[in-house]
Amino acid sequence: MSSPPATAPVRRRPRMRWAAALRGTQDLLLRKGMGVLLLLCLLMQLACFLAGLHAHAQGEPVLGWAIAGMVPGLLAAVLGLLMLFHGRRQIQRAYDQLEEAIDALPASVEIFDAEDRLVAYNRKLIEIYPHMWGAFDRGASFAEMARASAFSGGVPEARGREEAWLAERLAQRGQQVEPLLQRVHDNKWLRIHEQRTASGGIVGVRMDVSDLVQEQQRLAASQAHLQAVILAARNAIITLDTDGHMLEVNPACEALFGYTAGELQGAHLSMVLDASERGEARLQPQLLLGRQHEMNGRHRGGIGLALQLNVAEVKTATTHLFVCIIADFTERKRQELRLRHANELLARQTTTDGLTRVGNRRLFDELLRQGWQRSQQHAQPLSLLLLDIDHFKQYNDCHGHVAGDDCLRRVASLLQSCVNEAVLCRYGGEEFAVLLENVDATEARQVAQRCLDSLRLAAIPHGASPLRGGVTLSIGHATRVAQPGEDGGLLVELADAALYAAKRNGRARLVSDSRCA
Ligand SMILES: Nc1nc2c(ncn2[C@@H]2O[C@H](COP(=O)(O)OP(=O)(O)OP(=O)(O)O)[C@@H](O)[C@H]2O)c(=O)[nH]1
Repeated sequence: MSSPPATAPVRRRPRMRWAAALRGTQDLLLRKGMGVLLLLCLLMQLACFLAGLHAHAQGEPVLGWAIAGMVPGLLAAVLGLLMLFHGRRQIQRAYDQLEEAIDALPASVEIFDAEDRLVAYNRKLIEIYPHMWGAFDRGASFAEMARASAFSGGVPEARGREEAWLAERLAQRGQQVEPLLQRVHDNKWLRIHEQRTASGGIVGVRMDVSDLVQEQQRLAASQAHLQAVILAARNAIITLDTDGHMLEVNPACEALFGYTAGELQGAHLSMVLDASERGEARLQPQLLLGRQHEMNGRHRGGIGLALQLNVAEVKTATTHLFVCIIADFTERKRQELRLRHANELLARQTTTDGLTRVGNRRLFDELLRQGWQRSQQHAQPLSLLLLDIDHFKQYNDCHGHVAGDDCLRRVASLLQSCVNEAVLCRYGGEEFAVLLENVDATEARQVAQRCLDSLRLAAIPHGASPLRGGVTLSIGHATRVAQPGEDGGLLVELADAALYAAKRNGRARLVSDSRCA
């Protein structure tokens, strides 16, 4: 028999009805023992009676038979009592074992009769409701016990509305399809199963599910926290199934792509992201795992988006999905592009001649440095043409400075078309220069000749030139493979000397450095 808690007064609990079956066995044994005993008594008394009759007929005394017949009867009675005693002990042992087992259950068990009065309960019920110890009397009504529990503060949800709570509780009593979840003292939670029996009573089982409920509460709090983060996130967050169909999207995602959540849910990720640049017909989330991807996307209105994509996999025993976080860096990319263009413009401006739009002296110096270096590294020829307009002072004097500027622009344009991919630079005043990398002397002379011819064909009028046929050029040419210990200035000196020779020899001509083959 289980003992009550140390703090509670010692009371004997009502006998349990579940021993009724054992009691039936006890009755059976009792009836059998008594029956056997009675039969023996009857047989012995019949034998004594017959023997007594026979003795009486023979004129013998009958008292001895009467006494003799009582002895086996007494023995049978003693045997019957022993059987009864033994049977009762066995039944008591079985009853105690059953009660111990029910007391050892982790759940409380309580049985009410058809009038909803307490018939039996186990120790766990007292542990769950220690403040109700005195109320668990056999025959106590459920309604009274529930009332006592509510008004003694044992049911937090009933506080301040005890009568209403009691009415609801009694209305539900024995009707619930689902188990009832009830909070009791010390923030404990019970799951209460109540089942009607065939005889109209109620069997109740109360399980302490505090751990489970607290875990659920923690989980719910964590989910609420996560949900708040997702809702407030500035990045688009999408959950995807394994094929890439969108399951859930956050408000940032709706704003980014211009679709409502309802329109996006069920659609494939490829609806908003461009799979073609990855060479895929449809984006597969599995293939996006592992690193950040930069991809183009589309707003509903057709505006292109520059996006950064990170995908994570969620795989549990029951779930397999992907979470996709998308950052929009369209504006940043636009700014980067604007900045790059501005830098390129600035770079062009610092290396472009303001008047003629060809390269300036700074660019020429840099190209010479690089070209000379490459010539030395690869032992390749580097050719330089210095092109100077003849009698340009007279041109200015004759046509004016503004016309002189126009003339410089026109000559620059003609020369640029003659040097193909090479960069034409304004070396200074009315002098231009062009570097021809990996171009030998013969080819360089051909380029120079094209320049002379082009200018001659253009026939730009020069009202004050002593030479006939309009504006002309003098070209000095030098070609050299850079040698260790030399610098690019040497090439300029050689070309300049050749130019000087061209001027001296009558202008409107090409003179090559004498060391050119
Ligand atoms: N209009 C204009 N004239 C320029 C510019 N830069 C230099 N000049 C002129 O170019 C002329 C160069 O004169 P010179 O160095 O004597 O050479 P040249 O008259 O061409 O004679 P040769 O070179 O010996 O044939 C000068 O009169 C400069 O003022 C410019 O940007 N615009």
